[in-house]
Amino acid sequence: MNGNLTLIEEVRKQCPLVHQITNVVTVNDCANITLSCGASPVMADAPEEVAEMARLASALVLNIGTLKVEQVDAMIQAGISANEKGIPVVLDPVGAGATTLRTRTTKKLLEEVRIAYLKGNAGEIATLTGERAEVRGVDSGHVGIDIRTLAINAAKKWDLTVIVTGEKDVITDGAMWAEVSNGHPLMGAITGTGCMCAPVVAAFAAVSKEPMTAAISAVTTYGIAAEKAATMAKGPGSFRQGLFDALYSLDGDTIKEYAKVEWGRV
Ligand SMILES: Nc1ncnc2c1ncn2[C@@H]1O[C@H](COP(=O)(O)OP(=O)(O)OP(=O)(O)O)[C@@H](O)[C@H]1O
Ligand SMILES: Cc1ncsc1CCO
Ligand SMILES: [Mg+2]
Repeated sequence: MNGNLTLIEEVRKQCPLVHQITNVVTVNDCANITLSCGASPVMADAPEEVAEMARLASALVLNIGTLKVEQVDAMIQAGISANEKGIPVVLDPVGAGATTLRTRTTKKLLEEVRIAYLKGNAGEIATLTGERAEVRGVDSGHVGIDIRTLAINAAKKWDLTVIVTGEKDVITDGAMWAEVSNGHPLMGAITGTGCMCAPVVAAFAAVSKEPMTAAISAVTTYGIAAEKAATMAKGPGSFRQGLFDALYSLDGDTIKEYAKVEWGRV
């Protein structure tokens, strides 16, 4: 981990292509947040083309938010293709724990695809590690374990980098942990702020060889953009619009000034 919080500048230089198989609720917001951070989105989920598309990309996002059984095969094909090319795969297990299909599919994806980043809310991640947890649709409820411990357990279990989102975002690869306190409560007032975090992580991961650095930099940048958007917002609608504007114009010096990151060794 090199502690570089300004990877967005590298994203803007390289403009990595981020292939996303995602849900129908937030697909447009996910495409636009990818553009706002300087990367290029492509949404493609037909089983006939996903492997080919992943080969063109620099990162892949798999989001099970509005999962259909046919999508599972497409996600696995895209994931295997991404693995063969050596590009990072980010998995967002939306609603894992709420239904058997979602929990089972997430576990299958973790088994059959080499996932680099698992990003979810506390309820989703806790369900997957076998902790007692509440998941209400796509929202996290009560979780009976300390979130840092939960994230570390998940990182060790699947040997990947975990991002547990919430008021504080916890990031760990099982050896180092970081907690990012940037962000704003208005993020909970619109749908998809969790979904949008995944393509931002993917874009940053595409331009960095260090998973912890990429995840911390992405989550911090995204959280600061939300803080900036909140200062101008009249409510959820203008906040959502402002989030794209704020991320688009955020510069490295502002990120360094506003970052609230604590970290340590496990
Ligand atoms: N109270 C809060 N204060 C600051 N940031 C928050 C707060 N709640 C959520 N966030 C931020 O909002 C984003 C989404 O986190 P959350 O845990 O709500 O995801 P989620 O449940 O997957 O959301 P969704 O399903 O709507 O996509 C993260 O970047 C997180 O840091
Ligand atoms: C509300 C909702 N339902 C399925 S996916 C999604 C977007 C937030 O996760
Ligand atoms: Mg989510």
